[in-house]
Amino acid sequence: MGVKVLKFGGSSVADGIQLEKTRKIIESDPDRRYIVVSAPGKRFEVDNKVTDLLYLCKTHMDQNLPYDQLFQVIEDRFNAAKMNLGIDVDLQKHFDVILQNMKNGASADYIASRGEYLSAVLVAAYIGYDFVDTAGLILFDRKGRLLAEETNRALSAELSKHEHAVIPGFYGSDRETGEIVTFSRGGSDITGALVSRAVNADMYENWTDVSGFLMADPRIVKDPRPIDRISYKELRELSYMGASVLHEDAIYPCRVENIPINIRNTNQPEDPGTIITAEEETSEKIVTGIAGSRDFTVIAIYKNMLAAEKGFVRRILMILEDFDISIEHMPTGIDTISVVLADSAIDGRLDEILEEFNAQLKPDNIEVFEDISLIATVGYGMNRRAGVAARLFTALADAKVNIRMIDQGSSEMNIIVGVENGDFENAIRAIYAAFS
Ligand SMILES: Nc1ncnc2c1ncn2[C@@H]1O[C@H](COP(=O)(O)OP(=O)(O)O)[C@@H](O)[C@H]1O
Ligand SMILES: N[C@@H](CC(=O)OP(=O)(O)O)C(=O)O
Repeated sequence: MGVKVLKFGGSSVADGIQLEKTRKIIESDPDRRYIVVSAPGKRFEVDNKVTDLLYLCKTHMDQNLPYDQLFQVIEDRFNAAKMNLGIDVDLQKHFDVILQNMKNGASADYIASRGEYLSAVLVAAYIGYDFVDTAGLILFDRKGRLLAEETNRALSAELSKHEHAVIPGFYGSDRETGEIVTFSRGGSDITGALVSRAVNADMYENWTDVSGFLMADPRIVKDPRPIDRISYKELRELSYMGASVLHEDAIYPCRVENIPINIRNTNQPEDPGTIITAEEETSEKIVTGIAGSRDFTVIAIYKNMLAAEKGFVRRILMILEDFDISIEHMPTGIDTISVVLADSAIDGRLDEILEEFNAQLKPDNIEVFEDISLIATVGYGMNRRAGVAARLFTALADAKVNIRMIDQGSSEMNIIVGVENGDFENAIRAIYAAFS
């Protein structure tokens, strides 16, 4: 018998109807033995994700506002699914513990994690698999960094005792204090990958609401072409740049064990979806996918004879390290260095950063471009062809998009352009049209 790990995203466990589809998928293949679930997501466009409601409870708690009614909405969602499916499980005792912990000032991570916890309790009872909590198995250090090897050992030892299990996504615990720690948003994908590695799965199936990875975000490009096969490396670039289907940190645990990832659609289980493996695509295709994110700032630092000045880059990095900021990109010219920073990392401290740059780097000039979006055009085929960059820039020029920054990764399978936030969608459509 083989082993498959399945992760069902929020859209796949959003309500009773979705849970029924989930159960059918699991039961249709005996290899589908380890199931990772997210918290219930949106049932319709203007609905709330349970995780967002839980974070809102925490905000209310911190501001001494009532949160009982908000938590009641969450209870109602779980109870409705339980009733609709006739599941025999006592959820009330779990709600009571969570509410009590909230009254005692529980952390944001603990509260946010309860969506996945309750979801896994419910699904385990529904399909008759064991419930295996990840607290004490997925381990983090004091700085909230995943302890990958310890986690692998702990998960592997525990799961070997269970032939079938439902496992909550998104969280684990601090190795020393035992407190709950969550991954960043979308992190249930990482749990699925860690479980896949721990049980040495033959396949990691990631079930969502699209039939695989598409060449571009379907909310921006109408009916983008699906990607049948993609390499871990290409996918990581796309995920990191904003293609939200799979969390970028979900790739490493599968890559080390060479476990293929299959992105599938819970609403259309017959579709084959996208297969992600180590193999580099050798087809004629030039571009595999396009992805991007909004809200970056580019700081361009000009200094005559900069290339000859030793330690300049190191000083830039040290200043940013003091602000605890990591750089997204760093395009360089002879007398210019630009740093591209996420606005979320700058966190309102732009003036302070510029002050430090001026004081410590003594530049001739500094220019700042705010409200920038980054768009990555990714594909192995790009380094085998001449004229790819020209085609991309012509497409953007024809669409009247002003390019504020260009960076080509050293792997040459990725060209990143910075455009104004207002041009973001237009630019993605133009690039898609040029390469699809
Ligand atoms: N390149 C892409 N291909 C497919 N979907 C994409 C892409 N970029 C963004 N998306 C969005 O990602 C969504 C799936 O991810 P997510 O919302 O995290 O699902 P889940 O709740 O199943 O984890 C899709 O509904 C789609 O809107
Ligand atoms: N529920 C968490 C974790 C997660 O991975 O969710 P989803 O699979 O619905 O993206 C979040 O909303 O971030």
